[in-house]
Order: sequence, then C-alpha cells, then structure tokens
Amino acid sequence: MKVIVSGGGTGGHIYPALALIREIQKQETNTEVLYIGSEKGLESDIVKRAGIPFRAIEISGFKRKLSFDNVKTVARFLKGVSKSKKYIKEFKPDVVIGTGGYVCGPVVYAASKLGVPTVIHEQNSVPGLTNKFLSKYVDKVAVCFEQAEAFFPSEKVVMTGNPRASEVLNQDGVKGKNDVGLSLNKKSVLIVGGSRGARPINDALLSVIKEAGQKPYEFLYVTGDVHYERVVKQLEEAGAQGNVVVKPFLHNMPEVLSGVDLIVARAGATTLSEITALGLPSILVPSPYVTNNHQEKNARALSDNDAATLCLEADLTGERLLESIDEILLNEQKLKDMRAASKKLGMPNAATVLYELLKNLTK
Ligand SMILES: CC(=O)N[C@H]1[C@@H](OP(=O)(O)OP(=O)(O)OC[C@H]2O[C@@H](n3ccc(=O)[nH]c3=O)[C@H](O)[C@@H]2O)O[C@H](CO)[C@@H](O)[C@@H]1O
Repeated sequence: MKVIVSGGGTGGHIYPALALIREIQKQETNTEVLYIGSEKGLESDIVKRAGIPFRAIEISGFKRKLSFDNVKTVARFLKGVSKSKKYIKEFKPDVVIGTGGYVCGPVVYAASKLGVPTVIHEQNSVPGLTNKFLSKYVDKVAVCFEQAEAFFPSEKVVMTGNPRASEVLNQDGVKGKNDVGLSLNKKSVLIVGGSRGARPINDALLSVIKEAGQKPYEFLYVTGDVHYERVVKQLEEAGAQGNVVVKPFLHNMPEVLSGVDLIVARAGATTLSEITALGLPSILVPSPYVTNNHQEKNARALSDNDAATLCLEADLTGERLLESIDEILLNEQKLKDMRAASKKLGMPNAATVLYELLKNLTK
C-alpha cells in the first residue's frame, strides 16, 4: 500500500499516525509511506526520529475572533493545498489519511480534490475544527468515541478506536523502567502533562516535593520539554529527592506505561486509549483550555466507570495530588479494581480495524 499520512501539532495527533504506519508495515511487506506535517509542530522531530520520510507545508490555525490573521491563514491554506497537490501527484498514494491538527486540512482536502481515497481519524469525543471541515470531503471518518459520531455524516462514520492502543501492548515494562532509571522493586507513578507538558501539574508536584521524597513509591516526573529547565532548577533548590526521576519528554512511552503502576495525566484522547488498552489506573486532570472542554468529557468516560480518579484543575493542589496517589498505590484492592475497570474500556485491536478500513478503500 502507498499511503500519505498527515497529522500534527501535538503528540495526540502524531502517535496514532505512527502506530497506523507500523500496523500497515506489519500487514504488508510492500508499504511506502510519506508523512506530510509542519516544521513547527512536534511531528518534525518525532516523525523524523521514527525514520519515516517527511515533507513539510506551512500552516496556521484560525482565530475564533475576526482578525487579519485569518486572511493570512486562508492564504497559507491555499498555498498548502497547492504544495500538497504537488506532493500527492509525485507520490501517487493509494489512500491519504489525516489524524487531526491544522496541518492535515490542506493535505486531505487536496487529496480529495485529486480523487484519491481519503480518511480522517478523530481521537476525541468532540471533534476539532479541521476534522469537521474535512468530513464533508473525505470518504470515511474513523472515530474512537460514540459521542463523536453525531458530528459527522452518518454514512461515513466507522468506529475504529485509536491505533496507539494496539501499539502499547506487549511491551517490555522492565526495560522501560530500567531505561528511565526507576527501581524494579518499588511501585511507581508517572506524572505527565500531555505531549507538551502542563504547568499546573508540574507546579502541584513541585509544591509538595519534600513530602513526595518520603513516600515508599517512586515518581517519574515528565515535565514537557519547555518546562524542564525551570523544574530542574526548582527541584535543586528544594534539595534533590532520591525517589523522583525527572525527564523532559519520553520517547519510549509504550515501554514505560507497561512498567509503571499509576499515571497522573491530562486527559488527551490518545493517552487515554493507551492507558485503557493496558488497564492502567489513572488520576486525570483534564486541560480546561481545549475546544468545548473535550478533555473533561474524555476523562469522565473513565472516572464514571471507576477506572480513573478525576481531579479538575481548579481543585488541583499538591496535597490533593499526593493524597489521591496514596489512596491508589497504597491500597492493593483499589489498584486491582481500577486496573480491571480501565482494561474493560480499552480497544486493543484498533490498529487492525483502521488498517482494514484503509485497505477496503484502496480495493
Ligand atoms: C492541548 C490540546 O489541544 N491537547 C490535545 C492533544 O493533546 P496531546 O498531544 O497532549 O495528546 P494526548 O495526551 O492524547 O497524547 C499524547 C501522546 O504523546 C505521547 N507522549 C507524551 C509525553 C511524553 O513525554 N512522551 C510521549 O510519547 C503519549 O504517550 C501520547 O501518545 O491531542 C489530543 C488527541 O487528539 C486531545 O485529546 C488533546 O485535548
């Protein structure tokens, strides 16, 4: 299969795209892939690191208010469409898939205008602007939440789940723990604020870092690249804590997720698909700064089923965070129940289902 994949901005759109590419490569020996993204998004680093051919277009997002920037955005969109058409004509894909983020707008639109079969993958319960716009032009819309179906033309919608759910399975958790420097004989909690990090979560943990140092379990504190230096400086000022491992970003997340006992995270949809596939208990602090507060809806899908503890950002304090971690990590029965509840919500075969959707379109 020859496939063009586009999606970006943040990890939540990129990792599902990479997981799908790996699934296609697993299913078919003759696979050619081109990834179209933006140089400014996280994809330019993550996709190149994965060794996948990458080409860039320039893009920006619409402002919700009336502004001259929107004129520039339209001009960039049109330029992006014409550049995408050039890439598509050169590469001659059998199918083009967009996994969200502004960048896939011109790419998928251009493909549909050239008569190439097209799919978009929506990870969230409430779709973003780009996918809503593209749904008019594409052949199929792959979704992960039933609530998302209502936003798209019903004849195009297919429930696939998120391919990243499949990718995190069967990983070596011991290697994951070893690689980041966690002990094997202690429980551990991973603290991460989505692919770009989250200052409120970082600050909450920093405010109780002395108490955290006395816990019988370990912390893997992933700050997000842009917050790293500040956090490290503050940790040094507070006195280094032996049981806190701090990292800017993890490139081996599937292995680490397989090794830790609990995760404190934002409620990005891709993260949630990973932790439910693995049956990992979580404490979720949804970002309130996203379209239609969709992360809270994502999070409630887990907390309503006892798979997660929900903590709204407005209620987040360091003390509350440590209390919630204690309640789970120091209670074997609670851990076991949450694991089972989380696992029940997982869709581990998502990658294959999405691959088959693409395959059928290319027939
Ligand atoms: C602020 C914003 O708009 N966030 C959106 C974005 O979040 P964001 O990009 O944070 O998305 P998710 O939390 O869903 O996914 C993050 C991805 O990055 C990976 N990861 C993260 C940190 C790290 O150090 N290493 C690593 O590999 C995670 O394992 C996961 O695969 O996309 C999601 C999926 O469309 C949406 O639900 C979120 O609302």
